[in-house]
Amino acid sequence: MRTPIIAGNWKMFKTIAEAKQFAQEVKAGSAKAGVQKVVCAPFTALPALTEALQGSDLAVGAQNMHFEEQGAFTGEISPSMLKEIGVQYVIIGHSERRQYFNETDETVNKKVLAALKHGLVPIICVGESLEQREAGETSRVVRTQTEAALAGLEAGQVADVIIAYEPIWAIGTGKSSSAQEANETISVIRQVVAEAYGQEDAANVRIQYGGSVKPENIGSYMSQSDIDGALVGGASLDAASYLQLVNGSLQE
Ligand SMILES: O=C[C@H](O)COP(=O)(O)O
Repeated sequence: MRTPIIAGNWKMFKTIAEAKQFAQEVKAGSAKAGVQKVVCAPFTALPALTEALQGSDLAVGAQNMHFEEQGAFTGEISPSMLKEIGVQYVIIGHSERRQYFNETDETVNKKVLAALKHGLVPIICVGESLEQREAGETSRVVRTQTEAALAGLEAGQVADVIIAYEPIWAIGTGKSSSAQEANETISVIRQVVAEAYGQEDAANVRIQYGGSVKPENIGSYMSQSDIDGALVGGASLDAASYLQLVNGSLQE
């Protein structure tokens, strides 16, 4: 039985004050147990957010990190710097980082290995562009990205990562993939894990869908056999909406 996981990705939104306000509202609201809850905030808001959420079951994630421990890498943040302030998750290889910041399959893999080494849970993003989808390349693209991201992991370690399937054309566009199509592609990703690491890891690894997920459509994704949660951008910015996503992710 895989525990559902709802992760918010705030992207470049929210000041420290706004992040604290969100934390207060979520803590005052009612969220069902049985769902793992994460919000991935900008670096500047992380210390205040981890402090504000202490004692709650909402974990904090970063949206990126460097794979090296330290060094002359101006503007970067290391895994141990994130650990030091209580961060537990880190998004790796989001399509916006692949598209605008030269993230490659190789750096994604280095970051995944570094995150695991430091006890951070990587949320690894994979997904095809509209062009690739229209050319019938979705399965090939997610297969390549998944194999590359997980290269060098030991059997058993794969169960510690989260994979997020995010078709690029569905991100922030209001055009979500149908739940059934998302499930089919996520089954391909699970199959890739099975081929590389065996059935047990494949059965345990949690795979989210991301791309225009809202409180209104979360239920349709969660009713699918292989979808274990969602990585949510826009709809995670509002505390009430985030709580609806969490509560809507549990199947009755
Ligand atoms: O990481 C989250 C995704 O990019 C989805 O963003 P969205 O929910 O705003 O479409």
